[in-house]
Amino acid sequence: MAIRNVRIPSRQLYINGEWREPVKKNRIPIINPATEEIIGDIPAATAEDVDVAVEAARRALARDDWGSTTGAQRAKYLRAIAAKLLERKSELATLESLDSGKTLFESAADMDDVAACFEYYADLAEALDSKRKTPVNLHLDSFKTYVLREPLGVVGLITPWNYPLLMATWKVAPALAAGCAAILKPSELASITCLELGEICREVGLPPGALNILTGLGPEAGAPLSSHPHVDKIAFTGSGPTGVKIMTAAAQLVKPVSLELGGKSPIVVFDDIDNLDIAVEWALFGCFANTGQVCSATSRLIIQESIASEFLDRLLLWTKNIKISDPLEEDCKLGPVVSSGQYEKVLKFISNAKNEGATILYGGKRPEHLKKGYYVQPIIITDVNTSMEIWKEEVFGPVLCVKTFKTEEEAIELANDTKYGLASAIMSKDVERCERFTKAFQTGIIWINCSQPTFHQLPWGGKKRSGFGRDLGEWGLEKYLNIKQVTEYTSDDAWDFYKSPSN
Ligand SMILES: NC(=O)C1=CN([C@@H]2O[C@H](COP(=O)(O)OP(=O)(O)OC[C@H]3O[C@@H](n4cnc5c(N)ncnc54)[C@H](O)[C@@H]3O)[C@@H](O)[C@H]2O)C=CC1
Ligand SMILES: C[N+](C)(C)CCCC(=O)O
Ligand code: NA
Repeated sequence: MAIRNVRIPSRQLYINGEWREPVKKNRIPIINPATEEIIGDIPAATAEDVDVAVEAARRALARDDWGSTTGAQRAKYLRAIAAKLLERKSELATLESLDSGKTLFESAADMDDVAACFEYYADLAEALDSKRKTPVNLHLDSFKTYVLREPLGVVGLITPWNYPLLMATWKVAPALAAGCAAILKPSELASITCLELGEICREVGLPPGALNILTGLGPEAGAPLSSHPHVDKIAFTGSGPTGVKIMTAAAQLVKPVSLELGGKSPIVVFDDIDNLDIAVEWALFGCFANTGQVCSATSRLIIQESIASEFLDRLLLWTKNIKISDPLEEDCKLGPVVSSGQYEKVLKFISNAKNEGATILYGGKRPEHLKKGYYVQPIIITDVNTSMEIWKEEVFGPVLCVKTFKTEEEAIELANDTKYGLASAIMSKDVERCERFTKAFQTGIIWINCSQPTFHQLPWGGKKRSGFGRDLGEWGLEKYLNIKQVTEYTSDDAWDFYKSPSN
């Protein structure tokens, strides 16, 4: 349930375990996308604050209370954070909806996922203690060797607005589990819940500097983090162009990066499915959940010609039935997009598609009952060809484009006809066909007979222009570890490479 009249906390930057005013004292308004009203503000960090936060993080790593912790000790902090998050779940979910426009149902589900993700990495932090030092047997008498897994160092985590606290958690939880000191830079479009994570860390007594949270603009706060000489790694989720900037900045220092850059994912539907409505619902959910602002959204429907007409008829009925409203309203299934900029961007995609000759089968207008807010009806676009912008580019809005196919070969060619490589979905009851597609899809995530279900035990990330590196699962932890080999010479004999001068 939404908390009515929830108070929007007024916070500063979270640095070294304390709230700290930004050096330049600037603030950024918080806008509720459902009403277009300013509902508060967040601090705007700049390069000066980044310096202070990086210094605090480095000191945390050098101090025993963070730098010498065992995984089991860190697990206690992670579990305490999860417990506090759940205590404040309704409030945090309401804040997330007010800030980002996502439906309250989805925000509440996100908060459960956030807490579960902290719990999951608490378990992995504990398990890390037994894997911290792994002997490697060379079957040699003269050498003893082992491999150490150590925290990588100070890590910069730059995250987007579509799942504000969840995307931050996918990086913060494993970074802390690994024993890194982290600096989180959430999106300026939705930072409220990430700042509350700072308050929770303060309350549970997370050692100062282990996690620092710098809100602010990308070029002012994110860029100095990416190019900072004392930040050892950047993990990023967001747009392609920003990913390129981050990788370019990091490259100057040979700083490792992981990039999760969205996509234009296909959902391929075959005529052998048992139940049309079940497939229709997955197609809908795959593209319109979170108002289509999902990096893995299956926004290209590739449907077998023989069932296309009936499928589209039902898709239309289901789409018209979606409740569009203020995200805090009961049963809302589609809220506004996050910002005026995103709203304009979505509308431009639709008008470009029309100009290029595509057909708007349904939607794309402001719903009549909503006079204010960044609302747009979900859109279904047909008569699409593969050279159109709407086929090629990520919209990040509730926009589904449709193409038909006759043969399996055609379907796979259409599915892979994209520069992106994050996710793919196939709907078919033919097990062998599903296996063929699993192999042929050029993506990091495959959904069979569904689209979007995500479990934190499994690796999340893409290939091609969707980026590289993986969040979640054990892979999401590994990326915050330094692998150190240790080789010890255990023989008393001389090495005997050079001739000894005493002989
Ligand atoms: N793949 C995904 O998960 C996401 C994709 N997008 C796409 O990106 C488009 C633009 O949205 P934005 O919010 O502008 O995304 P963005 O990629 O610019 O923002 C993501 C994060 O990067 C930061 N950032 C921006 N410029 C930076 C820089 N030069 N150096 C370091 N950090 C920087 C932002 O402040 C934010 O925290 C959207 O319309 C959407 O199509 C947006 C958010 C998430
Ligand atoms: C899978 N889901 C929808 C819970 C999260 C997707 C994360 C993203 O958009 O990057
Ligand atoms: Na906002």
